[in-house]
Amino acid sequence: MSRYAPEPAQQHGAPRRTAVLLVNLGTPEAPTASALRRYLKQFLWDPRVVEIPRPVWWLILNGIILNLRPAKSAAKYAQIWMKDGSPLKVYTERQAKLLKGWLGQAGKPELVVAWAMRYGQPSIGSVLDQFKRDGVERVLVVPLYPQYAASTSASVMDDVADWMKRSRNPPELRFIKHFHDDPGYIGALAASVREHWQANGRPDKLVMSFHGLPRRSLDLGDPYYCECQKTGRLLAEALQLRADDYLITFQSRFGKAEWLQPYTQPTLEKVGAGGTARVDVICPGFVADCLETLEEIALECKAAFLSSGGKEFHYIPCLNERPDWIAALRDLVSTHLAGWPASAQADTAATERAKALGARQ
Ligand SMILES: C=CC1=C(C)c2cc3[nH]c(cc4nc(cc5[nH]c(cc1n2)c(C)c5CCC(=O)O)C(CCC(=O)O)=C4C)c(C)c3C=C
Ligand SMILES: [Fe+2]
Ligand SMILES: [Fe+2]
Repeated sequence: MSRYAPEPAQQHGAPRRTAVLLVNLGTPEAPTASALRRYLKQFLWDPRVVEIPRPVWWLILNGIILNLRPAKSAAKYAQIWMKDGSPLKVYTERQAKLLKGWLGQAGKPELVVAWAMRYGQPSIGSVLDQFKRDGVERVLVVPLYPQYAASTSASVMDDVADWMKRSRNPPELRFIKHFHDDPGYIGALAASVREHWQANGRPDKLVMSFHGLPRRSLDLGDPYYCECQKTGRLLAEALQLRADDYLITFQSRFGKAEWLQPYTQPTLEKVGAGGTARVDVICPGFVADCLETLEEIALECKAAFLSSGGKEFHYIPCLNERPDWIAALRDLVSTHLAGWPASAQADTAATERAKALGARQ
């Protein structure tokens, strides 16, 4: 059998559709050890995520990590699980729905907005298959990671490329590689901080915590660290902060190797012990709240800061469904869609194929 799937027939005169595909990391289907095991197995076997030689990593992953971590992680997910599921999935789905509305899709049947997860469901491949059935000819892929990293953004590119390789008649394709310095994104972050301060007063320090990566990624030329620094600087400028008003830190260290520094939790413990009474923590690298923000920062890091001597800890939520963020996303998407000319391919293919098939019957 051919590795290339047959093309679904397209109707002559059907709209030539463009699709926007929002992609986030993925999350378990349930806060249970078995769901976590499935999720972690797929996630941690991705060579973009863990760059250890495969045979060695297979033994560590299957012999140790997948036996110990699922139950521990499931207990953490259980603390933050929402009525409609995992926060990452709930917010990503809502963002896609809101973006659809903000792009004025109601009057434009040719524009499709959908979402997918790199790991778990709905998979990128299943959504691209659906696009095919719906007559989509152009796809703009938007990994929801403001800062590019090979382990996240390029992994989305890999998955889309794998699907393209199997396609007989692939769509045109664009990616938004990063938006770490986009004025709309920075403006929405700054507005969220200002609103928090208007309601709660100001902290002694604002801590901007980004997801970590192995330090080796920086040495090998991954721009992630530098993009985090730039986001942090632009946010500080937008808030008119002085250098000692804020800190940029990295969270979620995994394994024994050195990761990007300074680490979030030890930094919070140090400033708490050093007499800083109040910190506010924001996680600008996550556009949707998830385990890493709601559990690791808002619960674990809070407890660590308070027990080291700190007095007050505020977590500032991710952009989630904020209208200024959805507007920023709409502008970003519109800019990347602009100047993408419609092709005549669908009509030609539909007409000629119908004629050819008709002639054979
Ligand atoms: C093994 C290494 C990991 C790398 C490298 C990594 C990079 C990375 N991750 C995110 C965003 C998220 N990570 C999330 C969860 C999560 N991350 C890792 C490991 C690595 N991440 C694990 C094992 C987990 C699962 C939870 C756990 O068991 O601790 C999430 C949250 C998912 C959710 O369901 O809520 C996000 C989002 C980025 C941006 C990044 C590199 C820059
Ligand atoms: Fe992660
Ligand atoms: Fe974590």
